Amino acid sequence: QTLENLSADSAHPENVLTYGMGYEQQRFSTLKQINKKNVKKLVPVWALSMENDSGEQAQPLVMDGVMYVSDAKWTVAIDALSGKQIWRTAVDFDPDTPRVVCCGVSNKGVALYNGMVFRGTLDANMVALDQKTGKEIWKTKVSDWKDGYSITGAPLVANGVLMTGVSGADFGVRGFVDGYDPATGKQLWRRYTTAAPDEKGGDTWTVENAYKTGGASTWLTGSYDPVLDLVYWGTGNAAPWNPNSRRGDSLYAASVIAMRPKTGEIVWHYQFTPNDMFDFDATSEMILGDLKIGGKPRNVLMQLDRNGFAYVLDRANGKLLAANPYGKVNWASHIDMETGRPVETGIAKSLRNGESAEIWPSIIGTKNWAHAAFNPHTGLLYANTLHMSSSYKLDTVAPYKPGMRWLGVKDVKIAFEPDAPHGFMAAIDPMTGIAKWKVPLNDSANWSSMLATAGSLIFTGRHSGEFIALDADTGKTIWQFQTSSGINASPITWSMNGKQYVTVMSGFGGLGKRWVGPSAKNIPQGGSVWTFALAND
Ligand SMILES: O=C(O)c1cc(C(=O)O)c2c(n1)C(=O)C(=O)c1cc(C(=O)O)[nH]c1-2
Ligand SMILES: [Ca+2]
Repeated sequence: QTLENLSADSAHPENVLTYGMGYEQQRFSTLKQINKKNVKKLVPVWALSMENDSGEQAQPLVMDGVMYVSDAKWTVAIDALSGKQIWRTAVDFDPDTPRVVCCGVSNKGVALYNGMVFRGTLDANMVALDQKTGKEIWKTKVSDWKDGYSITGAPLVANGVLMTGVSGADFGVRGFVDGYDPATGKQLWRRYTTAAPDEKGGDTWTVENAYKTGGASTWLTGSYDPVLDLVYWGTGNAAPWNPNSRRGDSLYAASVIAMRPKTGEIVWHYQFTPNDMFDFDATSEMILGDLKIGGKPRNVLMQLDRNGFAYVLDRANGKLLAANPYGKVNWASHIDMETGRPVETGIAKSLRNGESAEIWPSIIGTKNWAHAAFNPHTGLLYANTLHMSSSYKLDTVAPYKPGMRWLGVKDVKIAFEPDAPHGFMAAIDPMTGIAKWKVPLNDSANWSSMLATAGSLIFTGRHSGEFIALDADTGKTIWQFQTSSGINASPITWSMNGKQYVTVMSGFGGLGKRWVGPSAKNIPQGGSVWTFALAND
């Protein structure tokens, strides 16, 4: 398919060609054959095994009757109607690689363009496969996994350039976004996400050479505005977590950068957490939408940042339009709307002073990577949020060793408030952070992405394996189906021959697995793909 097809993805709900179900990453579909009234008749039409025990986090893509899915081990093409496997190509990655992945052996999906399937590998290579046969067309080394780099995110094709980010901020890598020629795999450019002394922002690293191991990984996929020709890519935590060995704002860690896909040039940036010492990766989805603000339509970028604030920015220039907490926050009292900077509380200061402090939200964030959805008709963001805190203390920073975890903090503890929910499913107003509805999750939080549809439905998954549909107006669960393992992935909806389908991957994995509690022992491993449709009368 072409660049035009990719740009028009959200206007053609029958296929799902991009990560996020459109370059805007709204995870919204105009399909409404499955709706609030008939969702009770949703039944599985097929399931396919992934032959993988390490967890499923991917968002499937669907093009003209063929579905493409991935995990750390495999790339698979499936006949979307019958569920029969068309081809399966093993990912050849060094078995020692899991040593340098912080949070699970995982992969979030593929990109499609011009007859090819593109994906990153755990050992930091980019691969192009033939869409028809699954045969490898090219393979390019992105970086050296032995230095702590890995790839778990899905690539992005924007304006003819194949872009990828990398993981590794907890291992002291120097983050970057790369641009490749999709036809050959030749590198076109590299944009480092920590600024060198001679670059703009270089003066925000006041310790010599700290930018070389400064983190700011780029482990989730950016969104793209083809009209402005800007890609919005979020960056991870600064490294090490302990800020004493780097000081300064540490640009462009914990930020969004707006870049030209042809060159990697940074046109504007906004830093959510200056001088991050909280592991507040800002990699999560940058959702593009139009909001009416003060009676005027504005083209905005919305993000539910890990640091607990919901942000709205003007996506042409990065101007801050709103920033409000969407969960419990104690490290900053508010965001100064003039400077765009958080105003830190005494609690953050005591942590900076070397004392142990209990920080809300936790190092996992008010929301981890599990993506939010945005319904342009309701103007609301739908998200699985977390309600947990963390405590730790700054420690002496050990000398940096490539490929080793490098944090410079000690006594890291994660806690839940007694008798309080572990998380919520919430419909959040992006301009205020206030939830229109909020469903407490008392047993364990959800770690899956949301999918919103014009049928007034929200789909998501639970770690205990249920795939569920909520009434988008109230948050009430109105349908559920127990899949074969825990769900930690991104659901999609698509249609063929006039019939709507919903697909999700099931397979217990990811970081969230650690907080499921005693019931985790009764959640079996094992990946599979599940597809649902309305039962025929
Ligand atoms: O800094 C990084 O490069 C990086 C990478 C990843 C990753 O690649 O999965 C995660 C994180 N950080 C992280 O902080 C985090 O909480 C996290 C959760 C998960 C997951 O798959 O559940 N990945 C990651
Ligand atoms: Ca991180």
